[in-house]
Amino acid sequence: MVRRASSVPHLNSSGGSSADSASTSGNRRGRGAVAGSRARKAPTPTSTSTSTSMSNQRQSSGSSSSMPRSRSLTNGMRRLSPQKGAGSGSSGGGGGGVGGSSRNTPYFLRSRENEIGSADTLEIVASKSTGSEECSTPEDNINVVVRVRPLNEKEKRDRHGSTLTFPGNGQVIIEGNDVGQKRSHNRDSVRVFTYNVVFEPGATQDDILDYSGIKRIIEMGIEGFSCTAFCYGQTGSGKTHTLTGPPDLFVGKPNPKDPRHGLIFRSFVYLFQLIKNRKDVNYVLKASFMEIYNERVIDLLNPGSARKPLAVRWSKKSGGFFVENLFTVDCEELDDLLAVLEEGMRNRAVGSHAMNDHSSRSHTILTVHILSDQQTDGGVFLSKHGKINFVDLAGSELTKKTMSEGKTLEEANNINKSLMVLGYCISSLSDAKKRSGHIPYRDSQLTKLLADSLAGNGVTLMIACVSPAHYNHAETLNTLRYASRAKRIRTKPVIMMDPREALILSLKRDIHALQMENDHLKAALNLHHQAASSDAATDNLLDMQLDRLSSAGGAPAPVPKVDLERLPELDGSELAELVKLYMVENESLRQENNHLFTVRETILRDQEIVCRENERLLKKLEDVNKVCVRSPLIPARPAISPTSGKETPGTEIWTNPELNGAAVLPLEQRMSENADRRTDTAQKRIDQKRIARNILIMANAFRKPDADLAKKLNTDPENVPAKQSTDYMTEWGSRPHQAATVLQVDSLASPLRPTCTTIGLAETAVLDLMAANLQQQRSLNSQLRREMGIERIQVSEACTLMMKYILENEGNDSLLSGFNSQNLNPFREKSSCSIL
Ligand SMILES: Nc1ncnc2c1ncn2[C@@H]1O[C@H](COP(=O)(O)OP(=O)(O)OP(=O)(O)O)[C@@H](O)[C@H]1O
Repeated sequence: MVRRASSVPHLNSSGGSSADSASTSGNRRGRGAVAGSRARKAPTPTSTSTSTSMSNQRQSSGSSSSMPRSRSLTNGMRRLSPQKGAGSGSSGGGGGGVGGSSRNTPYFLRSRENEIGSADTLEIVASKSTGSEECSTPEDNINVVVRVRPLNEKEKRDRHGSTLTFPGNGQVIIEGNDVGQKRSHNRDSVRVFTYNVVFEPGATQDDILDYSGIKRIIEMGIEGFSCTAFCYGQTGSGKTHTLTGPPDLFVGKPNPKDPRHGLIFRSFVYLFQLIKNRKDVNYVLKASFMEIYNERVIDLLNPGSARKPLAVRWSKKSGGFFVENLFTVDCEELDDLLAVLEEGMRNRAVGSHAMNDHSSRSHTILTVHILSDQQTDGGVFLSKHGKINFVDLAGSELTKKTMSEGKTLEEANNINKSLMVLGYCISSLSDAKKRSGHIPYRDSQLTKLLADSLAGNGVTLMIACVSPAHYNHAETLNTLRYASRAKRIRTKPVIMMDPREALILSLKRDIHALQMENDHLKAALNLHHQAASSDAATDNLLDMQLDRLSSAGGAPAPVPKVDLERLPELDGSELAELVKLYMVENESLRQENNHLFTVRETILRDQEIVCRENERLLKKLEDVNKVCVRSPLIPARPAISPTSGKETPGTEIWTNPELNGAAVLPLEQRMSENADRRTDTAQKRIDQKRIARNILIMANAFRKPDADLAKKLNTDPENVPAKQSTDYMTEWGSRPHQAATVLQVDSLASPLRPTCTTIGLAETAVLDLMAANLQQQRSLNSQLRREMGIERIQVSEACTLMMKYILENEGNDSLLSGFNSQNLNPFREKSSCSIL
C-alpha cells in the first residue's frame, strides 16, 4: 500500500506552469458556447465524486460510439475558415472561434478522421475479443491521435502564429516554414496528415478521455489484453499535461475534482468504475511506476537514496523484456492507484530549460496490472492478466533551442538517442518490407520495454503531442511524420492468460464447434429420417422397447424409432437407454460381421482346396486317359468342357489348360464352373456302379464256359467263352472268310479315340483288371488259333457285349449309333462278328 504524499518537493518551479494552466483554463472557460454545446452530450458513466463534479461542469459523452460521426465531419468542413483565423494568430485556444457554434457536436470533432476513428477501431477490436472464448483478435493498426496544445503565453507574446490548420476529417495541415512570406501560396511546402482523431488546441482533458479511445484500452485491459497509451512529441508539447495534468496538481494534497487532471487520473477513475460493476469477476490490481533516465531504469515507487538502476532482462516465458525487481504495489482502492501516480510524479526526474520549466528528463512508464479470476459455467476459474501502460516520453529537443548544458545536455542527448531508436523501430515496423526484418529494440531501454506495445500482442494508443507555434515547425512536422508512420504499424492483440486456461478455452471452443456439428448432423439425420418415413406418423417421442433387450435371449432389440426433433426433450435416463440400445445393436452387427467374414474365409479356403483337388484329379484323369486310349476295351468318359463345365458327347479330348498353354482361368471362375458339376461323391457312386456292372458282365463272360463250344473246339470248357458266344461262333463258322474283315483289336481304339475324354477315377482300378482280362483274351485267342489252325480268331461275344455295354452306359447315343453302324462296328451284323 502506498501512502499518498502531501508535497512535491523536487519541482523546480511552478509559476510558469501555473500561468500556462491558468491561461489554458481561461481559454476553456472563455468558450462558453463550446461548453454549452457539450452540455447536450450524453452524460458520462463516471460515478465518483471527481467525475461527477467534472460532468457537472461539462457533461461528457458516455461513449465514443455515441458520437454523431457524419455530422461531425460536415461540421468540421464548414468550420474550416474560423480555424484558419485561429491559426493565423488568434488566441491559443484556436477552437474559440468555433466555440460559438450552435451545433451539438464538440468543436474539435471536426478533426476526427472518419467513420473509423481510433475509438471505433478499438471498439471493433474489443468487440472481437469480447467473450471468454476468443483470446485473440486479427491484426490491427496502432491507434494514433494528435493533440495540439494551445499557444502559451510566451508564444503569444512573441506573436508566434500557428503553423497548423484543421480542415476536419481527421486531418491536420502543416504549412511551410517560410513564416509570413509566401506561406499560403507555397503549396509545395504544405503537408497534410491524417489521423484517427485530431484534438485541436481547445480540447479538454475530458475530451481526451472520451474520444481518444483510452476507454476501450481500459476495457480491453480488464479483458486481459496488454495495452499501452503513450505520449510522443517534442519538449513542451504537452505530453505530461495530457497524461497527468499540470505539475502543480501534485503539490500538496491533490484535489480529485480538479478538471485539469490528466488522462491517467481519469483512466483510474474509469477503471475502478468498470471493476465495481463487474460483480462476477474477482479483480486484483497492482501497479508499478518506473522511469528511464539516462538509459537507466529507476523504480519510482522505490527509488532508494542512490537511485540504483534496475536491470532489464529478457523473459523466455513471456517472450518479452521485463524490469527485474521492480516494485509492484497492490491497489485495492482508487486512492491506492492515485497514490502510486503521485508518488511516481514526485520521484521522477524533472528539469528546467528554455522551452519548459517543468520538463520531464526521463521516460516514465506507469503500469497497472489487472489480474482477474472469473468462474465459468463449468465451474472452472479463468485467470487473465491484462495490463495498461501509461508512457510519458521525454520530449525530443533541439539543444540549441532549449539551451541545455551540463546535466541537462547529457539528459537531452540520452533522451534524443532513445527517441531516435524508437523512431527507427517505428519506421521499420511501419514498412511492410522491413517489418519482418531486424527491429532494433535492444538499442535502447525504452524500445526494449515498448517492444510488445509497438508490434507485439498489445493494443496501443499513441497520442502525438505537438505545438502549433511556428517556431516549432520542424519539431511538429517531425512528430506528425512519426505519428503518421506509427499509424501504419500493426499489432495482434492477444489476451494474456495462463496456458492451462488458454487450453481450457480452446477445449471449450472445440466442444462448442462439436456441438454445432452435432446439431447440424442431427438436423441432417432428421431430414433423412423424415424422407425415409414420410408416411409414417412419428407422434411417439421415443418408442423404446428396452425390455426386448433383456428378453431377446442374446438377439439385440431393434433400435426404436426416434423423433430427433424431440430428442432434446428426452431426459438423461432415456438418452442413456437409447445409447445403450444403439451400442447393443452395434455390437451385434459387429459380431455378425465377424462371423460372416469367418464363414467367407472358410468358404474361400474350401473352394481353393476343392479346386486344387479337381486339378489333381484332372491330371490323374489325363494319365488314365493315356492308358484308356491305348485300351480297346475301355472307352473314356465323355469330355467335360473346361469352359462350360458340361459334359460334351465325346467330341473332344479333355486337355489340361495349363499343360496346353491355354490361359488359366481365375480361381473364382473355375470354382464357379465347378459348382455346376456333379459332386465327387455322386460321381464316385456312378463310377462304382458302372464298374461293378462291367465286372459282373466280364465275370459272366469269362466264368461260364460254353460246354458246347468247348466240345466243338475240342478243348476244355474253361477255355471257351461264355454261352452268348455260341451264335457268333455259329455265324463265324458259316462265314469264316469274313473274319479277316472284322475289327482288329488294336484298331478298335482308333475310331473311339476322339471320344475318349474323361473317365472316373475309380475306373483306374478296373483298368488293371480289364488289362488282365484282355491279356487273358489274347492268350485264349492264341490258344484257339493254334488249336483250330487258323490265323485269326474271333473276339468273344462277351467282350463285344461288354464294350457295347460300357458305351451304352455312357449315354452316348451318337457313339452307340456309331457303334451300331456297320462302318464303325464290325459286330453290327452277327455274320460279321468275327474279329480278326
Ligand atoms: N493542452 C494544453 N492546454 C493547456 N496547457 C498545456 C497544454 N499542453 C501543454 N500545456 C502546458 O504546456 C507546458 C508544457 O507542457 P508539458 O510539460 O506537458 O510538455 P511536455 O511535452 O511534457 O514537455 P517535456 O517533454 O519537456 O516534459 C506546461 O506548462 C503545460 O501546462
